[in-house]
Amino acid sequence: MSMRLKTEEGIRLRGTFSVPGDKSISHRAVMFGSIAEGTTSIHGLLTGDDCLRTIDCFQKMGVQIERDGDYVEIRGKGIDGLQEPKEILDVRNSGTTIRLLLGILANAPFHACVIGDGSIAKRPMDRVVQPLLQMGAKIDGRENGRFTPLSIRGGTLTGIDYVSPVASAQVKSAVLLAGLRADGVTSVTEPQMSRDHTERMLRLFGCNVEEDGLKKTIKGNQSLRGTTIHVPGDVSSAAFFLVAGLIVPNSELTIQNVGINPTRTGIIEVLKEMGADILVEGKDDHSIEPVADITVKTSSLKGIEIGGDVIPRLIDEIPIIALAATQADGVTIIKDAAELKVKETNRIDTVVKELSKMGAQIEATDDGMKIYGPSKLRPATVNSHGDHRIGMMLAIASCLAKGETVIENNEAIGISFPRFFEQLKQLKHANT
Ligand SMILES: O=C(O)C1=C[C@@H](OP(=O)(O)O)[C@@H](O)[C@H](O)C1
Ligand SMILES: C=C(OP(=O)(O)O)C(=O)O
Repeated sequence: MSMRLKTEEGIRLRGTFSVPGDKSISHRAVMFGSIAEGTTSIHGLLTGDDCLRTIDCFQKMGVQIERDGDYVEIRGKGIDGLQEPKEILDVRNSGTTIRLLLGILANAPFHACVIGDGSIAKRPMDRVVQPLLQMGAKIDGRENGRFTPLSIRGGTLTGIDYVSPVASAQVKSAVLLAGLRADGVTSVTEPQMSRDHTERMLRLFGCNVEEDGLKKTIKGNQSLRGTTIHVPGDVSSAAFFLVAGLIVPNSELTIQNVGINPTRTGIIEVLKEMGADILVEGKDDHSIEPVADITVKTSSLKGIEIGGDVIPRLIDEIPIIALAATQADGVTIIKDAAELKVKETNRIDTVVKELSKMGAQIEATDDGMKIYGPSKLRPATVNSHGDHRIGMMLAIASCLAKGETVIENNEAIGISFPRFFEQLKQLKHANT
């Protein structure tokens, strides 16, 4: 499918609104509720395709999950209550689903086959499979378990002290989840801090997770108790509108109820450094995840260097940061971001290729990209390549390109933001 987006001279973006629930938190809420004992109620779940795949996988293992819009109720019976799936578990496009699921399946004493779509088939699974094998899980798959399809038989595991070569919340979470029922203690140390939703949420479900800097430790033989979760708005989805409000002339946008967990707010720090007018108004609530209303106004941005420890804290926002950089004065260098090559697409290549079609001055480097701004963008026929974040970034880029931009494969956006185009349309106002 393709989407035609028309941009007239002088449009501006105005409005106060909220974005759908956080994808990382939604996945974990469904997974942890499914292996907990008792009822878990989830308010504000993201109903994008990735999270629906997580629900589907646990339903195929006999877990009773009822959904009414973004409200979900799960009747968990503990990890022992999971049943051997009769069908293949298909995660489609969702890296978080497959990697965390493997950590849970490693504890389940039955056999399961896991597959995904063509994008998942190219993404490395060995980063999770290797530590799980070390713990005693039996996993096999294409190229010795490096890629899907994977087959796993869980069972009795032994805790390990794992030092991960990558800062990845998916790796950290898979190992900690396997450690939940392993004999002894399991630790994961990562080179930089990645998002910590698993650690926070395991505590909410009654588990003990210890932290010593970058080392996270969990004792084995713990069980989870069902709970109630309110999912905050996804800062990774909000990011598209934060940048839109900054780069489209005469705009002002307020996004309410956005999750501002410090392991996710690298985007806000970087945009501020670029000169953005951003107001973050934190809310005094007592949830495990902090929340704020964020207001942006059109700003003059300048090019900066982005690299090091901040990268894992804004990894999914790099495509939209690259767009912001095309409008900034001077050069922006994004480095230390080779992880972008193993996302839904190679996001270094897809960002450079698609933004170049619209007239951006941008080049790929080994571990990121270099963007020369500011440049005037023109309408073009561009392609999401099946990557939701590339599709949304291009839709925001079209707001600067007078005329008609066509986004091919636009349906991918439903993976994390089902009503994205309606939302964007509501914010567009003609200049009067
Ligand atoms: O744990 C998670 O929910 C996620 C972790 C990140 O991936 P990595 O763990 O591969 O860095 C991120 O890119 C992904 O969108 C969601
Ligand atoms: C990388 C992403 O997700 P996942 O790894 O779950 O496919 C993303 O949402 O940008």
